[in-house]
Amino acid sequence: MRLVLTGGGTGGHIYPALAIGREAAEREPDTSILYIGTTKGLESRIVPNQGIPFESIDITGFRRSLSIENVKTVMRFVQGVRRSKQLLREFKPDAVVGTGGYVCGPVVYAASRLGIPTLIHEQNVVPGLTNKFLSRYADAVAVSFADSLPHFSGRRNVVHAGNPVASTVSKADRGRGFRSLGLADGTPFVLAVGGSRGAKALNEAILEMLPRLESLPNVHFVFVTGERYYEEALARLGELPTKLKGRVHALHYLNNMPEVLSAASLVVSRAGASSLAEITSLGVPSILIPSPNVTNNHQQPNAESLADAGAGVMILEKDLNGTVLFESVSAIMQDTARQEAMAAASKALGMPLAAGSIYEQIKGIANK
Ligand SMILES: CC(=O)N[C@H]1[C@@H](OP(=O)(O)OP(=O)(O)OC[C@H]2O[C@@H](n3ccc(=O)[nH]c3=O)[C@H](O)[C@@H]2O)O[C@H](CO)[C@@H](O)[C@@H]1O
Repeated sequence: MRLVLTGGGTGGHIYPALAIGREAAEREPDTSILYIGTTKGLESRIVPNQGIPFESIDITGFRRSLSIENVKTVMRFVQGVRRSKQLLREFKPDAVVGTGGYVCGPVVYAASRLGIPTLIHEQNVVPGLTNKFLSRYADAVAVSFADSLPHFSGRRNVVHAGNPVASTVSKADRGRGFRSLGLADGTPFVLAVGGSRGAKALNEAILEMLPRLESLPNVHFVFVTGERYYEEALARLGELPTKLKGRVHALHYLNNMPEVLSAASLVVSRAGASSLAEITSLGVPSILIPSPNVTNNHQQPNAESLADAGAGVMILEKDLNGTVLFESVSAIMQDTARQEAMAAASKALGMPLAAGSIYEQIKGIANK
């Protein structure tokens, strides 16, 4: 299969595209992939690093307020469509897959004008501006959450397929997760992580609650601070009573997230799409604090989706402090039945076969 992938800006759009590409290459070893992104997005570094051919177009996103920049954006969109058509005519793909971010706009639109089958993938409950626009032209739409379906009503071939990053973690080695933390197999621990860059408000609440771990004997706490908050967090952790220090493990970043996540009894996390796909793929109970600093507060509906299913508890950042967080953590960690019910609800939401389902959907439109 010849496949064009496009999507970018943040890892949240890029990794699903790469997971789809990997699935296609596994199923059909002669698969050829071309990734189209922007030179400014993270994709321009991540994609070539993985040895995948990369071409770029020049495009910016719309401002939400009226501005002269929007006129320039329209002009860039038109130019982007022209350049995309050129790249698509040269590469001759069987299908074009867009995973969101404004770079997808001209590429998927150009493909539909050229009659090339197109699929878009949406990671969040509430679709982004680009995917909403493109859904009118796409031959198929894959969504990560069932709650997204009403946003695409009337569109063609809309399937609740899950997020393909879920497929990349599903075979994680739990034992290695414990060993990498220096913990005995089966040690109960809470993993707290504020997204890939850390989250100040979350860290603050964690630092405030940690002294109270004293009333949760045997429970360990793995605290992923984010690079820029690590030193400060370490200094504050130095003030903890000695008997607690051995139960708190601070790290600036986890390179083996799937292994550690699969070993965790409970995760305290932001509600980014990749994190939630990984959490549910592995069936881990969660306490979710959606980031209020993202476009249209889109993490909140993501978190609500898990909370409504009983897989997680949502705490809004405005209500967050050490006491609220500790009460929520200890209520779950002291109640095995509740922990098991949450884990089962989380697992039930998980879609570890997402990449395969999306591949089948692509084959379906490509063969028509
Ligand atoms: C801050 C932001 O704008 N996030 C958005 C971005 O998230 P994106 O999906 O990139 O980010 P998430 O916050 O969900 O995921 C972070 C990723 O980093 C990994 N990780 C994190 C910490 C660590 O120590 N080690 C590690 O490997 C996680 O396992 C996960 O794969 O795009 C998504 C899809 O549009 C949105 O839902 C998110 O709101």
